[in-house]
Amino acid sequence: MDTKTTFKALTIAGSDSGGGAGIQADLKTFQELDVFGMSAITAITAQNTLGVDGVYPLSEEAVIKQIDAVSTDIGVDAIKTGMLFSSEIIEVVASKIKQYEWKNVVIDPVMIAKGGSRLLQEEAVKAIKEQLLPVSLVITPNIPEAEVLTDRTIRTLDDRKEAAKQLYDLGVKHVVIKGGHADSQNESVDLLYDGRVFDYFTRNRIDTQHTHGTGCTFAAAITAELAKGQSIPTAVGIAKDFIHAAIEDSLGIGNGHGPTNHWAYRRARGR
Ligand SMILES: Nc1ncnc2c1ncn2[C@@H]1O[C@H](COP(=O)(O)OP(=O)(O)OP(=O)(O)O)[C@@H](O)[C@H]1O
Ligand SMILES: Cc1ncc(COP(=O)(O)O)c(N)n1
Repeated sequence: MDTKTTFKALTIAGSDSGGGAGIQADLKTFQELDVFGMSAITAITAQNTLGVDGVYPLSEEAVIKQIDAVSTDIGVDAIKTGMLFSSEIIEVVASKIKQYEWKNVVIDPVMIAKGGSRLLQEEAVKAIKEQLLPVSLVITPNIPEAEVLTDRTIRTLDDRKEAAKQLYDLGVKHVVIKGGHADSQNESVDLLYDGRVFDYFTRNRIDTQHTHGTGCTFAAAITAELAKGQSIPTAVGIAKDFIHAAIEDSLGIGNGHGPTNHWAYRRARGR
């Protein structure tokens, strides 16, 4: 019998036909980090670098069947959620996390695509806060998502720290508020809060419009590293290096906000 250890991660998210975000970004990132990737698709989007042209949610039954299929046979070391679209799908995901007693759960609370299309119904924000956060290990909002989840304006780093505390109080064990949308011209700083201390992950800001899928890719890299058994600060540090390389060496694909380069991190390591 083969005794080699294979680490496995499941993404529960939407499909991005353009390949830069969603399920596609997650699976590419898992693969690049040597983790076997699996998916449960919540919605199909018709999307490219110019925007979203259609959103087609799947039924709750379809989501349940996909999650059960992979969990009962293959097994899961870590899961990530992305576009969940509706309160009904969020309820399904929260109940499956409890049923399978998953601990390595990373929530990327995807709400709105760059062009403004809604990827989460407005009324579903409540379900993320009440159902998903209490059963999650890490949440990775960008600044606008953190503002919606905490109902506060975030301008300064102190505002971000207060928002992180507020999210922690909802039951999630670690909060990462990303800095891609912050005002800083020179740096992009991500903040990690574990209920006790704040940690900062800082890299220079890259001047580019090719940032489609950065949030998905970053959260997927954290998930892959957790699947391998890394600590949260180590996983976030590797994810920061992964996304920085992917933005810095982007591919220039499409006529709008292009995708990042998922193989840049591996290539930079000579692999
Ligand atoms: N221009 C940039 N230069 C360097 N790092 C960046 C840049 N933009 C985003 N990042 C990094 O990418 C990751 C994702 O952050 P961001 O805040 O952009 O997430 P997001 O808003 O969910 O993604 P998206 O903008 O694709 O929706 C973070 O680690 C952030 O610091
Ligand atoms: C299916 C899907 N999921 C997520 C995003 C957000 O992407 P980003 O990582 O750029 O916030 C997207 N545009 N499409």
